[in-house]
Amino acid sequence: MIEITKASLIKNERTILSDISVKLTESRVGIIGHNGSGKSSFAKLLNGLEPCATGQVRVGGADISKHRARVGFVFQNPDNQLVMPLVEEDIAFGLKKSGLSKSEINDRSDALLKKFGLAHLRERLTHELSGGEKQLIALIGVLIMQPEHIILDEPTTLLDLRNRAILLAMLDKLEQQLIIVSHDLDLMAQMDRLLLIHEGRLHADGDPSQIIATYRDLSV
Ligand SMILES: Nc1ncnc2c1ncn2[C@@H]1O[C@H](COP(=O)(O)OP(=O)(O)OP(=O)(O)O)[C@@H](O)[C@H]1O
Repeated sequence: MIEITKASLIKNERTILSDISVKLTESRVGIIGHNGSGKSSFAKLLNGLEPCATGQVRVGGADISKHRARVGFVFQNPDNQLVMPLVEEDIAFGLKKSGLSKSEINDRSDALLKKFGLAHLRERLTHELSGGEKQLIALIGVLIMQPEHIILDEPTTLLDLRNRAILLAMLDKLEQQLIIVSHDLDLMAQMDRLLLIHEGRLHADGDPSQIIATYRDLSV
C-alpha cells in the first residue's frame, strides 16, 4: 500500500500540491484533473522523484526515500527514460547494479519481451523506434525491475489505437498495483478508484463514474 499523509510540494517557492492525505489500496487507481492541476507532480511524489515539503509518503509502512525501487515510474515522454543505444541494453540498464548475471538479465528480458509480443524490437536502436514503440519498451524497462507498484504518467498519449490496445493488454496482464495519470477518460473509467486533483488539492476521490461526472462539472 502507498500511503500519503498531509503531503505538500513546493517548487521554486510555488506551492504545487497542498495537504494531500490518501491511502492507495486498490489494484488500479487513476488520477485525473485539468492541465497544470498537479497530477504529474503528485505521481512523482508517490515514488520519491519529488520530495514532500511537508508530510510523508510511505510504501508498505516505510518512508518512500528508502524504498524507491518498489515503485516503478513510466514517464509521459519515453525519451526521458530510454538511455541506451540498443533496446536490449536499455531494458537491461536498470539491473546492471543488481548483482544478477548477464545471462539472468538476458533471460528476464527475453521472457518479458516474449510475454508482451515485443521480441522483434530487441535488437533495434532505441532512437529509431516510433513514439509508441518507445513507450512500450520504457514499460518493459520498468517491469524488469519487478516493482510492486507502477506509476504511469499519461501512458496512452503518444499511442495510436493499435498500440493503445497493446499497452492496455500489457497492463491487464500485470499483477502489480497500477497508478495511472491520464486524460484518457475511457481508460480512467476502467479503474477501481479515481482521484481528482484540482488546483493542487485532492478535490474528489472514489468511484470512477462519480469522479468523472465531478470532473466534467468542473470543466464547464
Ligand atoms: N519546477 C517548477 N517550478 C514552478 N512551477 C512548476 C514547476 N514544475 C511544475 N510546475 C507547475 O506545477 C503545476 C502542476 O504541474 P504538473 O505537471 O504536475 O501538472 P499536470 O496536472 O500533470 O498537468 P498536465 O495535464 O498538463 O500534464 C503547473 O502549474 C506547473 O506549471
